[in-house]
Amino acid sequence: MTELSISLDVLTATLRDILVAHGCSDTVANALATNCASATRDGSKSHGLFRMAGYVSTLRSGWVDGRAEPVVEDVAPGFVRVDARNGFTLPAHAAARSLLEEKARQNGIAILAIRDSHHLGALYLDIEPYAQAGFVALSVINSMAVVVHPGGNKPVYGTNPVAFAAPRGEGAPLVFDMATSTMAHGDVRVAAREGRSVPEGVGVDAKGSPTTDPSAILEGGALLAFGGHKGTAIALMVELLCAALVGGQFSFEVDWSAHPGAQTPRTGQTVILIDPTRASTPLAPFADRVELLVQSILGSGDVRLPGEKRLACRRAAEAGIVVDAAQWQSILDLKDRTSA
Ligand SMILES: NC(=O)C1=CN([C@@H]2O[C@H](COP(=O)(O)OP(=O)(O)OC[C@H]3O[C@@H](n4cnc5c(N)ncnc54)[C@H](OP(=O)(O)O)[C@@H]3O)[C@@H](O)[C@H]2O)C=CC1
Ligand SMILES: O=C(O)C1=NCCCC1
Repeated sequence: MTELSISLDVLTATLRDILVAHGCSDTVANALATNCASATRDGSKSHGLFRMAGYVSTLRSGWVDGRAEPVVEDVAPGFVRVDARNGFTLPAHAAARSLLEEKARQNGIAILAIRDSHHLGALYLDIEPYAQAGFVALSVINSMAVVVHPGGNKPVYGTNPVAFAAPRGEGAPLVFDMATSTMAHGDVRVAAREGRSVPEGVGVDAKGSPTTDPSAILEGGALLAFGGHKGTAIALMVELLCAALVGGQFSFEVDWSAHPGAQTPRTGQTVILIDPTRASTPLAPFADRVELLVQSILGSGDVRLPGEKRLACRRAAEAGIVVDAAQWQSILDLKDRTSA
């Protein structure tokens, strides 16, 4: 395999150009390219460069509006709503970011509810900046129905990720980001593309029988939630927070059949921001308590914190982001692609 080393700036600018060539406004292209390039830098196989073809085919299918202008609504002291107007979630979120922070500072807590939006990226990148600014942040998104309820024979949930970030005082915030399915749909697709099987327990085939064949999961089968009924309950909660609460679609309501090539679920996102200085205990400031727990975890054995791998990739990428040359060429080819 031949590899290339590319800087984050070049990577972001190249992706931005491709997205603009396929109809995105500069603002939208910038938000998507930054997320995609940053996830690539941080080592994501399923939500970095791999997603560029999906962005392009979705834009070409007419399913999403790459030039949508989100409408930010200041609805209550602790509540911001955004109508993404069938555009991407990332620019809708960006448009509301400063108002959300202002409200969280004033009230101690604030909620952002984004509806009619499309998110194809890694979620932690949305909330990491909040923790860098001193907030505790939690975010959830629903997607398209690919996960079955235990005992069910038809997918109802999305892979519904949950991301959480907390400031640590010194150093990078503590961040985790996980699909509530046993495996992200993107990782199952990457496994299928590379001809690898997936671990037992990840999914079932079209007959509902357990399988390790990623194609059987993708073609008529389904993913399972992590941890059986417990992870399922979290996937259910994500549906309620992203659809019922914000006025978005449930994952099972996403119907892109009239738009062949569409890959971005049209759903919702919720972000909850907390100013931990308002909740400081008599024991110690929040950051000190986080540090105590972190040190206790790190001292408990041969363990690592969530986010450590991502940060190690990010450090390694300071010298350049290493990409597979063939994959990079396929990304460059997207600029001139004319089919969905
Ligand atoms: N837009 C969308 O609708 C969707 C997006 N996604 C995205 O897919 C991405 C991948 O999700 P997923 O595959 O579930 O993530 P992983 O299962 O790879 O990781 C989940 C979390 O657990 C941490 N972790 C992994 N291994 C360990 C370990 N041994 N010890 C401690 N912590 C560990 C990871 O940190 P680390 O990074 O350091 O490994 C990460 O924070 C996410 O970024 C998510 O946002 C997923 C579903 C839908
Ligand atoms: O990998 C996943 O799972 C998803 N990622 C982007 C949106 C659809 C689901």
